[in-house]
Amino acid sequence: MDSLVKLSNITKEYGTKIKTKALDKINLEILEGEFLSIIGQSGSGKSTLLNIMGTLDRPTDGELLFKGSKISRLNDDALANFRNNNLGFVFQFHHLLPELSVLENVLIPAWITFEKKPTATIIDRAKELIVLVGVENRVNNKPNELSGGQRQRVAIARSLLNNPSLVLADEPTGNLDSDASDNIYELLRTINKELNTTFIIVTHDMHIAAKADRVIEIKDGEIVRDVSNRSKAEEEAFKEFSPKNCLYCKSL
Ligand SMILES: Nc1ncnc2c1ncn2[C@@H]1O[C@H](COP(=O)(O)OP(=O)(O)OP(=O)(O)O)[C@@H](O)[C@H]1O
Repeated sequence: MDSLVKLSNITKEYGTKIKTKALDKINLEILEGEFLSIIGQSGSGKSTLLNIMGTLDRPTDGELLFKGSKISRLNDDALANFRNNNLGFVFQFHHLLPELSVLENVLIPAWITFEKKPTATIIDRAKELIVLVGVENRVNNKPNELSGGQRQRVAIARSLLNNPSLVLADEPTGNLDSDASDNIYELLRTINKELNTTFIIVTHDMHIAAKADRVIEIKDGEIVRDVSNRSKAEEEAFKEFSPKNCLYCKSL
């Protein structure tokens, strides 16, 4: 598999007088088609890492590469353009617009990208995605007429509209009960396999995290574990991610 995202010595400090080092020289390579989860206790740097990989925030130091091209020094307009063409985002609180229907919410990235009425082709794509995520019987409903799981499905469909190669998800199941969480996980997995979309998921849910191909654990802004679940041998190592052995879980 080819390299999709590469971080070289990424450091992030917040503040001017009182500085907080949220990330400390992170080196990480993510391959096309990977399904990766990031775990770590509160304040460890997970969201900061996700935001930097999603170009929503800039590193203080280090280099971010996407498909081999340096992107951390692009200006704001070029970065916005890059995001619209390559990335999708899913958040814990789906951020659907309450006055818009399911279909209109899924079409939001088209308005942002083209700044004009979506074409028939794009509307067809939105409808296909709505079928893919399983809310086709709610296409004209408003978000407040949907369950939490259905809203998250709509947010996932929206994240896929521009056919991103990478979707970054911050606690995508954080607001859902365990059945709905499992269903959302299965949906993300299906998209990963069928569309070869790469997923990076920040989660506190060990049950979800442990099902990923690869689990990264962050502590105090550093990667303290990077376990891949691809080979048999690695599967054994992966079993370490039980609540009993997980570094992060021990602190719970
Ligand atoms: N805008 C900010 N200004 C100053 N410090 C910040 C800012 N955002 C995050 N931090 C600090 O950076 C560190 C990492 O925060 P981050 O939000 O990345 O952690 P997290 O692992 O995602 O936490 P949680 O699981 O609670 O969401 C924390 O010490 C946090 O207080």
